[in-house]
This record gives sequence, structure tokens and C-alpha cells, in this order.
Amino acid sequence: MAIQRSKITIVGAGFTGATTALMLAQKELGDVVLLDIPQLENPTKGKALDMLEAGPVQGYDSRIVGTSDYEEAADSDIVIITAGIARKPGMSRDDLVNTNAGIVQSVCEQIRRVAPESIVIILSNPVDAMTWAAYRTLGFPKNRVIGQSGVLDTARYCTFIAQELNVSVEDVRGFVLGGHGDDMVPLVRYSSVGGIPIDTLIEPDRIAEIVQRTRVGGGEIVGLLGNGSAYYAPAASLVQMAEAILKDKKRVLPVIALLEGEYGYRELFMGVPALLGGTGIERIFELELTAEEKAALDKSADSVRSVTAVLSSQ
Ligand SMILES: NC(=O)C1=CN([C@@H]2O[C@H](COP(=O)(O)OP(=O)(O)OC[C@H]3O[C@@H](n4cnc5c(N)ncnc54)[C@H](O)[C@@H]3O)[C@@H](O)[C@H]2O)C=CC1
Ligand SMILES: O=C([O-])CC(=O)C(=O)O
Repeated sequence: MAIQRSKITIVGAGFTGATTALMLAQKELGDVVLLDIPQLENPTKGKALDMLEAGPVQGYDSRIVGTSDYEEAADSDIVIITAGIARKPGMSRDDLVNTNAGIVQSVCEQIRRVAPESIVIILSNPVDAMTWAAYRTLGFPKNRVIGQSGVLDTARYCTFIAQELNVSVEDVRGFVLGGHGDDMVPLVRYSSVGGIPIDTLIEPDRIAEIVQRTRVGGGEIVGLLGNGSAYYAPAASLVQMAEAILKDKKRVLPVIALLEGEYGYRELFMGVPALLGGTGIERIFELELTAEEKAALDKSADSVRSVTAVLSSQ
């Protein structure tokens, strides 16, 4: 039997979607279908063709197709959903909930039809609630519906720690738990540089500043860009998750998963450390938390619950 290449569909060919497509191709993780609305079919085809034509220069053979036709997404192994609107300065991610819920639901109806065995990764904001909306519409098992927040939030946190200590980002480890909002929970006790706990290397007031900068890290970029939100680091985060799945790497990454009792929460999609492998989320790790950490996670869970509740009437 011929060995098949993996197929990855990205719905939403805007900043995050197109950047993700390029990064997936650069790593030759599979063939890429970049899909957007019919009104943007030509620009989507143009982006895909432009990326394809970078292949001979960069040395990748991934096929990249731009389309608005869901039949092209048939039997995808992974579907990444970036469709929706992004926030502008002065907005919170939660302000996007009504518009993006409609978009995510309509996208998921198509995905359920054409790629019923796929593993779906959601990026659209507010992402914890959008992952719940996707799960509800797709009807897939919970291991195959995953939201992206923690890889990005942790990457920002690790960037700031590496800058503070002037060390390689490769030696920094950390974890950010909770919802993808300003009350997310960077776990200082589980953060280290070359195995050395950061609280033995950085003064408490500087750690507090790094934690706060991480929490509002998305907003910092929104403020600088002026007309949209981050896309390079979000795309890199999606690619890391896709790679963990496609290569069955069993990576331990913070992802948005359905919690059914873990950390004391039920019926809630929120960021927790999980094992990502060939079947999607293969395990959720429950870390021991101090009372203070648990209180911070409870606060974040409350925020996620209130934005997710908006969807129950839809
Ligand atoms: N979870 C996270 O960590 C992050 C989430 N985001 C979110 O990702 C989303 C996308 O961000 P960007 O790519 O910067 O926005 P963008 O505006 O550049 O691209 C969004 C694309 O979605 C398309 N789209 C809209 N409705 C669609 C539909 N029904 N079917 C197919 N495509 C559709 C638009 O035409 C547009 O091309 C936003 O909601 C943003 O807030 C962005 C960065 C990080
Ligand atoms: O901030 C935003 O709106 C986009 C996002 O989720 C992030 O960059 O973390």
C-alpha cells in the first residue's frame, strides 16, 4: 500500500492561517489546504500559490492549495480553525464571542461532514469558548477537539524569562494554565531554567512583572499592531501542536481540553497540561496546586465559564 502524506486543512486564510500554512510547509508536515470564504477565493488561491512557489527555494515539497470548497478538505488528518474576526485595540477577546461563535459553528458543520475522522485544533477567539462551540457542533470525541492557548502563552512567558536572565530560550521551561484571558495562570513554581527553579534566579517583584506581562501579552501585540492581533507566535504554536499529533510525539503541552472533573471542573474547556499524540489529547495531567494557585485558576475558570455561557442560548 502506498504511504499517504498527511493532509492538514486550515480554515481562515488570514494572518494566522496563512502564516501557519507556510510554517507547516517549511517543516514538510504534510499537504496543506488553505480555505476561506468564497468572496476571498482568489486571494486565498494566490497566497497558496505564492507559498508553493517558495518551495523550490526553501526545499519543501508540501503541496499547498487555496480554496473555498470544503470538498478539498475531505479526509483531512488535522483541521486548524482560525476563521473569525480578530480584536482591535480597546477590545477584549470576549467581545468577539457572538460573531466568532456563528463562524466557528458554520465551519464545524462542514468539517463534520467532510473530515469526520479529523483532529480539530481551534484558534479563533475567545478560544476556550470557541473550542466548546466546536466540540458541540462537531460531535467528535473530546480527544479530537483541542484549543490553542497555552503553547502561545507559555512561549511568551518563556521569552520574557530568557530575556530577563539573558539565557537561551531553549533552556527555559514553564507552564501557563487556565483560560486565554488576562487572568491566565503562569505557574512560577513549575518554571525553570536548565532545571533551576526561576524563583531562585529572579527577584519576586520582577517575576510578578513577567507574570503580568505574560497575562496581557496578546494585548501588548494588539496595541503595537494597531489593526489586528499576533500571528507569528500563534502560528508557531499551532504548528508545534500539529507536529506532536502527526508524529505521535507524545509531547506534554498546555492545551485547551474538555475537563470532566480534572482540577475540580466539569463541562468546561480550559488550558491544562496534556499529552498530545497521534490520537489527539491522550492524557490530562493534574498538577498539585497551592491554595493561591488554585484560587487563581478558579478565577480564570469563572471568566471562561461566563463567556462560554453566552453560547448556551445560541
Ligand atoms: N487562541 C489564540 O492564541 C489566538 C487566537 N487568535 C484568533 O484567531 C482568529 C484569526 O486571527 P487572524 O488570522 O489574525 O485574523 P484575520 O482577520 O487575519 O483572518 C481571519 C480569516 O478568517 C476568515 N473567515 C471569516 N469567516 C470565515 C468562514 N465562515 N469560513 C472561512 N473563513 C472565514 C476571514 O475571511 C479571514 O481571512 C481571531 O479570532 C483571533 O482573535 C489569534 C491569535 C492567537
Ligand atoms: O490577543 C489577541 O486577541 C490574539 C490572541 O489571542 C493572542 O495573541 O494571544
